[in-house]
Amino acid sequence: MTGACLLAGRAAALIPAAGSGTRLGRGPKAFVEVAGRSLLARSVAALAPLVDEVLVALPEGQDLPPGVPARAITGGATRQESVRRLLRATSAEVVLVHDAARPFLPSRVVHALLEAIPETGAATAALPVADTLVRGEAGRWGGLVPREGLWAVQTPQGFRRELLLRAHEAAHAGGFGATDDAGLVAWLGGEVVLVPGDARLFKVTTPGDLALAHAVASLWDAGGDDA
Ligand SMILES: Nc1ccn([C@@H]2O[C@H](COP(=O)(O)OP(=O)(O)OP(=O)(O)O)[C@@H](O)[C@H]2O)c(=O)n1
Ligand SMILES: C[C@](O)(CO)[C@H](O)COP(=O)(O)O
Repeated sequence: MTGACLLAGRAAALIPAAGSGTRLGRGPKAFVEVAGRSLLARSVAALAPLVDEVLVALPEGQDLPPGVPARAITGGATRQESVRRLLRATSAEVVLVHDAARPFLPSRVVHALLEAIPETGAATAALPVADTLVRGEAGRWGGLVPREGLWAVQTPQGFRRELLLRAHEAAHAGGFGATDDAGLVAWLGGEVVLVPGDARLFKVTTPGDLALAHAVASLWDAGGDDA
């Protein structure tokens, strides 16, 4: 039995991992290791026990590393296209889309998403913004952006597959791009539930994030979700 038992139908985790990792500068990012395990292996391991299948989009010509319990397809030129291909490769009723680049995923967040999806068909992990926000203009302070009501969006994001696929196909046909999947559902007019995320769910994007990931891994690997 999986976490998907809260919902009718099968659940799949869809992991876009086909990026080139330009900002990190260490080659395809999903294969970069933190304390002996790749970002991809860590993300798959967090989701595999909670869903019925795991699908991963990889860069062209790459294979899954041994021992990663998932099915691989070739990703696209953008994250959005990689997710569209993943959606077309599964028939699961519920999908959880999660960046390979977010290796520390507490199971609490997955359970909260699976509970929230039935409300509107779409939910995402997110955290209220805690810093002061300002618009930059040519390297100068261009004006405050009131942070009240602003959330920083993370993954996983959970959907009824039919809804997300409809949003992706409409965006593809209309040439619309969004930086995440919930944004496509909102663009289609759907309601997206915000579920409390977790500070440890940060995305490994830059060398500084990778250093932070090494520090988190030493606690995470000793204590798991409770680290
Ligand atoms: N064509 C792409 C681009 C990105 N991704 C995935 O989407 C997630 C978030 O993307 P990001 O952090 O931007 O990764 P990269 O695109 O690899 O990073 P960069 O923009 O620095 O090259 C990552 O797990 C990445 O592998 C993907 O599947 N297909
Ligand atoms: C999907 C995402 O991680 C949500 O915050 C983010 O939008 C991905 O952005 P990227 O520029 O593709 O890393």
